[in-house]
Amino acid sequence: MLPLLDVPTMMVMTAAASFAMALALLIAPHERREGLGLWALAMLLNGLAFLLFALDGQGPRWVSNVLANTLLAGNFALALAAIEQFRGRARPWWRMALPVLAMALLCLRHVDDFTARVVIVGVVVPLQAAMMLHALWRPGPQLQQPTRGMWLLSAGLALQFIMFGLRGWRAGAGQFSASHLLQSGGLQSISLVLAFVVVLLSALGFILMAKARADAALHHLAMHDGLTGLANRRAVVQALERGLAQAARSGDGYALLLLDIDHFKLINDSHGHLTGDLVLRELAARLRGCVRAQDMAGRYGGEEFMVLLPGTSAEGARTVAEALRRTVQEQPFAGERGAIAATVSVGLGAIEAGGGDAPDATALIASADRALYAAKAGGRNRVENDPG
Ligand SMILES: Nc1nc2c(ncn2[C@@H]2O[C@H](COP(=O)(O)OP(=O)(O)OP(=O)(O)O)[C@@H](O)[C@H]2O)c(=O)[nH]1
Repeated sequence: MLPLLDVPTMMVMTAAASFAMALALLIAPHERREGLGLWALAMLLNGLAFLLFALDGQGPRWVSNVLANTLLAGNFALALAAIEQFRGRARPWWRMALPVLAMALLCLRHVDDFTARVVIVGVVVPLQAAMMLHALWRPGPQLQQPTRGMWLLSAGLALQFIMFGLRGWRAGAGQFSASHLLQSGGLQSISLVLAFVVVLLSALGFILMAKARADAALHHLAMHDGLTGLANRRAVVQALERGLAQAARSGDGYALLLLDIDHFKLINDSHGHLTGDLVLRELAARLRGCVRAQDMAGRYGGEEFMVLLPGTSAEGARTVAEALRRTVQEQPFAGERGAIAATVSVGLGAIEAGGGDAPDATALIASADRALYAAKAGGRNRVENDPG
């Protein structure tokens, strides 16, 4: 037999772990805190529930027999609400409240029958664990790529399902070893060790989920331009480096466009900076719409954009560049005080398929930049190659 602590001590330890986790959830410094507050509240209820369980026999019966079990169910209802909030969904309160109400009424009805209460808890709590697992993994817009946090939380919920379910099943079959709440030994002691583990696994899993989301949001911020939503200079140059390394391995061609709005300063000066921003945003949307899925458009600088065209020859890139140039020339931008005519100049840099060692990113950008300079010098609103 494992040298387990007595049941009241383990209950107090589970309560202490719940309070510690509530604190950890409250102070976890994440950018995106959806669900963390609700989960902290859930841990608080769980801690209170286990403290009341540990006080069994020392106060009125309804405190440890009814109130504590209701707090336990309330904890899982709040945890479900936290998962729904994390997933960005509305919380169907009645579905969360129903198990809590059922727990309160059924425990009240069986206030003197320990075995009946173990069966009730063994039905309601696994049901709540299943609802949480469903809410966590159900397909939907905010379903993350599975993260370690999601697996950890799922492990905690699965353990909760099995442990409470097993207790209820054994009690229903008349095979539960304990005859009152604080009796140590057998399944009663083992389930308290597992309850302690469930608290830690679930709360840490949820904290890790929130951290993964905050990390992803920060990564997105670090790699995207705030005004246009396109990849920023760092991201587009990194993608270019990866693309050139891939082209060197496969022997495919690779092309790069540098696209600059002509006389953009004039647009800013005559229509205002905010309208200039509108033009940049609209041009970004057009670039996104014009390129293939494997291509990438990014904002390289103020009014300068970069388009990466993997597997594309100089001739193919010129066709894309001409199409982009034409859409700008032919469709004026919508300003607040009427249409704004604009044009773009495009510099083209390319490596041909099977061209041996590919130039590095800096060299290809320099080549496209010389081409852009030539386009500007040649009168703007045109596409040019590197004059060499
Ligand atoms: N509205 C707005 N303007 C910007 C932004 N970033 C840079 N600019 C402006 O872009 C203009 C760039 O001006 P220039 O470098 O002289 O280039 P240009 O007027 O387009 O002239 P050419 O490129 O030679 O045709 C400047 O007025 C910048 O203030 C931005 O985020 N928003």
